[in-house]
Amino acid sequence: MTEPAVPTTAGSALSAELSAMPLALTLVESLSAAALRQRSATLLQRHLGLALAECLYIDGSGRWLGRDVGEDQFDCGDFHHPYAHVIRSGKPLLLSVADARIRLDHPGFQSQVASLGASLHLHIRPLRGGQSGREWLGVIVLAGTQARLKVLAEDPGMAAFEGLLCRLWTRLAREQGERHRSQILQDSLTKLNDGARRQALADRLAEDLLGHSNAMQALRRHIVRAAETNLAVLLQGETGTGKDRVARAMHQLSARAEGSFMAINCAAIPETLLESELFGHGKGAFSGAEHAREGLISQADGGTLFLDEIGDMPLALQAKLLRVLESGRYRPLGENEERCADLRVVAATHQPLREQIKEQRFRADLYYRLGQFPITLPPLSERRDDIAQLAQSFITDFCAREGRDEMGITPAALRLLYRREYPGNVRELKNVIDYACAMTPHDADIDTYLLPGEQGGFLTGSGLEETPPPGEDATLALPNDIVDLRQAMRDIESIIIRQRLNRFGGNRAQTAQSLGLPKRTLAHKCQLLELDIK
Ligand SMILES: Nc1ncnc2c1ncn2[C@@H]1O[C@H](COP(=O)(O)OP(=O)(O)OP(=O)(O)O)[C@@H](O)[C@H]1O
Repeated sequence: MTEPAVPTTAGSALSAELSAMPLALTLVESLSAAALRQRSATLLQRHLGLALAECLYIDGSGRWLGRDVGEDQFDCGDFHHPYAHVIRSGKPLLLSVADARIRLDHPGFQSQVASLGASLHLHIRPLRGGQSGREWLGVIVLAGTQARLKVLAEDPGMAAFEGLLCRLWTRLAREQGERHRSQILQDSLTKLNDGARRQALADRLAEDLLGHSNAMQALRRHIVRAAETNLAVLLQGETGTGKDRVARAMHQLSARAEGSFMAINCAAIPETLLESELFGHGKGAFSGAEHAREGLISQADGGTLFLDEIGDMPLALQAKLLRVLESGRYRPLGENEERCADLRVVAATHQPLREQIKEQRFRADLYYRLGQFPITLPPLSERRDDIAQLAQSFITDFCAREGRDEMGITPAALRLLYRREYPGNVRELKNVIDYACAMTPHDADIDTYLLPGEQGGFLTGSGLEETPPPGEDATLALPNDIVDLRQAMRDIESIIIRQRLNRFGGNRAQTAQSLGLPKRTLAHKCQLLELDIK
């Protein structure tokens, strides 16, 4: 069977159309809208012999036209360049370069046409796409002879090229937008997950590092962040604020949790021993070294080394520690070979290291190396809201440890705890509670008169001094800083009644009689003052 004959003219038109296919393919293969614009411009310039061809795009806000080459932006409302006119009218514009140079003085536009001959013309065409064909994409600017540009403006091939360009551009822009949006969503989900995961870890920490105060919540968040890294951590805070506890918690949270946590108190070990404790020693390294011994650095390999009271480390050892931190290398005493250790160092101090640096007792370089992630622990006086929770937890611990029935604490005693000064911070609170627990009779709650004082006697935090070993007469020293008279009177009344109750073994009838009160009045006062001694 023979193929039907194709008329020659139709044949040449078809082959002309087919010859455009590679151009179309080049555009179709563009992976981004920017690549498509640049390919289109290059094809037009090369195939049509134009002096300039460039696509400018309208940015997401619709306010600017941008260029893929260079940083220039053209404000769509600024009529000192021709693009604003095209966008405003939605129609193509033909103008001479000479004219444009004189009338349109936008610096970006001027530099764009600077290299063009004055006899050439510019043809600027709006580019729109989308389903309605009305969505603004940008403009295309062509430069060439006036005659060439006029022919092009009427050329169906050019119209087809422009149509393809706009369709592909619309599609790529959509895909890009979707990719961008899904990336943003992905990023924010990741952030959310990170945030939620970190919060969950911080909440878990709250079981060990008690405290609802803002300061403690912030501290726990810092610990979680620090635990994610391998940075050296410097814990600074007054004695008893929980530095040791924080260091252990950080190790547990970190990727090194499976490794060992080795701790040393640099102030508690004689200088001469500290080095061999840390670095270890070979056999016969010094007199008495009958066996080789691993140091803490080696034992902490893969884990965490906690250097407590780092401010007390001798200067000579500070230099050696710095070397370990910087190179991971160290040499045990009396050995020739260097060893490597992969450890994270957490150091702690209650001393003002900056002062020590000024006095040349601490190396500045070590200070900065140790403090890659500095954390300051708040004193208890700055987070009094945590006192009740801490006290309750210490009572529970005491009862569990000593096999006692759970006991409570009276609101009055809590108030005193709340007002007390705590130079020894949480450790001091714990000691106060342990003492009070030990002194509290079975089936009773911790009460004010059972709280130990600070000066060897019995001093309550309100400043009301109560010096009665239970059963003896009270002497009250009134503080100078009473700010709430009614509360102070209640406290005094509470102390007197409590002591008297105590003296009479809790017998309310005798207590009432000794105080010249009817029994019923005393019972009422006990209720008001929340005195629960039977
Ligand atoms: N947030 C807390 N929650 C529960 N217990 C705490 C908390 N902070 C501290 N403690 C307890 O207080 C006591 C002192 O804490 P720790 O030894 O960690 O303090 P420190 O700052 O290292 O003290 P020092 O500087 O004297 O070495 C410990 O019994 C510890 O368990």
